[in-house]
Amino acid sequence: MFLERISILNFKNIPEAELEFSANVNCLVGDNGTGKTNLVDAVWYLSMSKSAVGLTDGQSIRHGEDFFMLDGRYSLGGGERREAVVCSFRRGGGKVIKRNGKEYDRVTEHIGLLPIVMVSPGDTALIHESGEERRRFLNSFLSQTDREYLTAMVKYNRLLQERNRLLKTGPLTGFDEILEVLDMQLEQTGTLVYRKRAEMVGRLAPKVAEYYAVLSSDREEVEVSYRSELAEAPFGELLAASRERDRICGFTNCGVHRDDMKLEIMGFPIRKYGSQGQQKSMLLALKLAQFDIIRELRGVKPILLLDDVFDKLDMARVEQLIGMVSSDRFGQIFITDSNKVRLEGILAKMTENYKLFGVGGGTFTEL
Ligand SMILES: Nc1ncnc2c1ncn2[C@@H]1O[C@H](COP(=O)(O)OP(=O)(O)OP(=O)(O)O)[C@@H](O)[C@H]1O
Repeated sequence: MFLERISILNFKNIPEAELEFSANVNCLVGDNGTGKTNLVDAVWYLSMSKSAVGLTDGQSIRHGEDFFMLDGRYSLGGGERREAVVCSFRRGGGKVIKRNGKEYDRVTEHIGLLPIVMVSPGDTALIHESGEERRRFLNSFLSQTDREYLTAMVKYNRLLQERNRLLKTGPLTGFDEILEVLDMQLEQTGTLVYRKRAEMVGRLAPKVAEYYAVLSSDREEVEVSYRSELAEAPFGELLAASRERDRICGFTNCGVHRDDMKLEIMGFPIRKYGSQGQQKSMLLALKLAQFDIIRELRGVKPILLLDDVFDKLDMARVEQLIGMVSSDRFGQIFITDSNKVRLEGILAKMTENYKLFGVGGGTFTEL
């Protein structure tokens, strides 16, 4: 599966662009702030129906305009099938996503159709920030591979909000009965979310270790594991035991909204003990492992976006990375870099089959 061409109108700093891509490697080179990330974000948006960098739809509209539009044409199954995806957002009018001219009833129905994996500088939050970032990673990952998970997660968040609202409002008629019903539903969906996340991390862990070993030329070992209170006791029991405390606090103190993924290097937290290059290698290993799993589960090679990944990596690690992503295991790749000399050096080692675009002020020129 690959993106043949894209048309963009008013997306962030890109006023208008029409680009045709290689099925293999596409490189974007330009100074800081010219629009390289914005272009890969547009590619991400077409798959995930939202920005990867945490901007709202309204913030993604080019300043001074009142709508943006992204139109992607994809080739699937070795050119046998084509998909046209159009995403648009108008201030006051909302978001519309169309697949082959037909609007989706719900935006979530689109997620998973065009698998995608992105490695970007913002991923350092996965290492440095709270468990929320790692849960967000797992949620986004699982929602591309498992519709049941996505539905359960949406339901869990709704139930949790309802429960917290009830706890905040305090005693009212029927309080215990309502709490009882909410807890039963929360237990069901939370247990499903827990089981699916634990399975996924179990599948991810050996692959991350393998990719990391290649990137570091077997110099270091890393470990990934899933942490959840639900591993210690059934969720129903945890909810019942925490009720009194929840009433006092006015919110829910246990559940999968508190779970985390532990990332370690040589047995120690990578957040504290990993160097910047080691942390970056961990992020790459995580994302490449994610790529492998999506490919295995979905039977297609996801699009791989490598946004500004070479900084902080030594040449040996860059070469290992390039060696891996230029193998047949990977499909269409987008690479951004502000350093043209470095990028050309990397491309020379990687492939002859690439397209190079120069980026300046939100415009793109094939070089
Ligand atoms: N809604 C918007 N309207 C207009 N411009 C925007 C909007 N959102 C972001 N920008 C501009 O886009 C530019 C950032 O582009 P982008 O993140 O793609 O840069 P980049 O080429 O990847 O840079 P770097 O090499 O630093 O990563 C900034 O100048 C920012 O002001």
